Amino acid sequence: MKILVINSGSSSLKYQVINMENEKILLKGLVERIGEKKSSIKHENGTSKYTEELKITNHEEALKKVMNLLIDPQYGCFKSLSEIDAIGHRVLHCGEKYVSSVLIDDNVINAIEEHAVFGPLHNPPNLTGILAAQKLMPDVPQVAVFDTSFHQTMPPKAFLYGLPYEFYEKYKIRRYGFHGTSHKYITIEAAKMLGKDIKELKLISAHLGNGASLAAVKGGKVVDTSMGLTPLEGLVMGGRSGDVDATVPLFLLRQGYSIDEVDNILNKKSGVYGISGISNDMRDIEKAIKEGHKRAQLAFDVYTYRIAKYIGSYATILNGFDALVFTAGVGENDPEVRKTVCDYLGIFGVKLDDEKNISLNRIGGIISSDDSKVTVMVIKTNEELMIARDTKEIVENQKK
Ligand SMILES: Nc1ncnc2c1ncn2[C@@H]1O[C@H](COP(=O)(O)OP(=O)(O)O)[C@@H](O)[C@H]1O
Ligand SMILES: CC(=O)OP(=O)(O)O
Ligand SMILES: [Mg+2]
Repeated sequence: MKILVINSGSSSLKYQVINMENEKILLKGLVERIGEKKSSIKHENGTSKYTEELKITNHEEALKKVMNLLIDPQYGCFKSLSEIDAIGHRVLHCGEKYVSSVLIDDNVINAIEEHAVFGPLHNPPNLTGILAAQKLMPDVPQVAVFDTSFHQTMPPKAFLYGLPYEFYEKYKIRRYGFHGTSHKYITIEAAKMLGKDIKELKLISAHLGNGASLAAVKGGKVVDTSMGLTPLEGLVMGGRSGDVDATVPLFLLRQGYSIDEVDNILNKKSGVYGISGISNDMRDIEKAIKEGHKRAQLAFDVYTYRIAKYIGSYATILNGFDALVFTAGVGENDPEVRKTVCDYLGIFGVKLDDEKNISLNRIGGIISSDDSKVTVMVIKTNEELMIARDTKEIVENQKK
């Protein structure tokens, strides 16, 4: 079975084709800056690489371009699009309406639309990707894989807010958690790397990308995670504030900012970008720190301190932990962030091997010293593979 995985972000479209017989990637690519003046495509199929800068107005146009590449004699992996057996889409969430992966039909589409208010940066582009794929490949089964599913095991004491209970009953306002496919992949791979049964393992998974979240996982089940009703809660992120006193947006509204302005401030103009005033990208922040930029240093300090604070609280609710795993853009590529976070965690017996922290950067592996009580690891995440596995299962069950 050959599966096309689509991850539509607000301005990007990531895709992979995976051969599920051996879980090998046949091709992958990324369309960036969709809707801006100059978009770009980066594509590779194992033998040839293709890059192009051009203007791509919307996700449908992007997907059309991708479809052409999929059947290109040099860059593709198919003779015809009819060789695609199924499409798996990353979908942020549908609240409590869909809690596990599902074959996409009109009900699912309506639910994704309905829940856009709780996933303003993600649900609309997810939907655009689905509609574009349906239009271009109407006969191929399409599956939605939700960022929330892996967090469904959280108990009510972890997922309820301290708000009047009726808001949970009426609006399903609760904590959902995101990056679930990544945290799940990390859990499976960490157990493999440690040679341990997942059921025996207590771990903290740190997905530090542009969006960032932590998950506390006990025996393969999430007991808590840092994102909430939307991916705004928790850690300080590239452009998102993470936890703030709920009075802050109220205050800004009373100051005369519009609802959309406040939304934009919290979701895009805050976090590392907001504090530093220069960039949401950790590479730029660390470069600026070396040049003596004080607010870049401040952004780095707030970012890493918040991660350590959350890990401390998760260590408590897990009653100790065996492993800490760093993943995603920052987690996989940034020794400085890992070191600074781990330096806070001495109380739990975390001891980093500074040499391995650097030599295994990007590659992945165990980066703690042999006498560390907690095994610290870097693992490259693979959300696409998790999406493809679920898609395969749903489509196969459908045929039975
Ligand atoms: N070499 C690097 N060093 C430090 N940070 C990096 C590096 N490469 C990427 N990043 C960080 O990773 C982020 C992107 O992470 P990624 O997981 O791809 O996020 P997303 O899926 O949200 O686009 C960038 O914004 C940047 O902060
Ligand atoms: C849920 C979320 O924040 O996703 P991303 O990091 O891809 O923006
Ligand atoms: Mg991501």
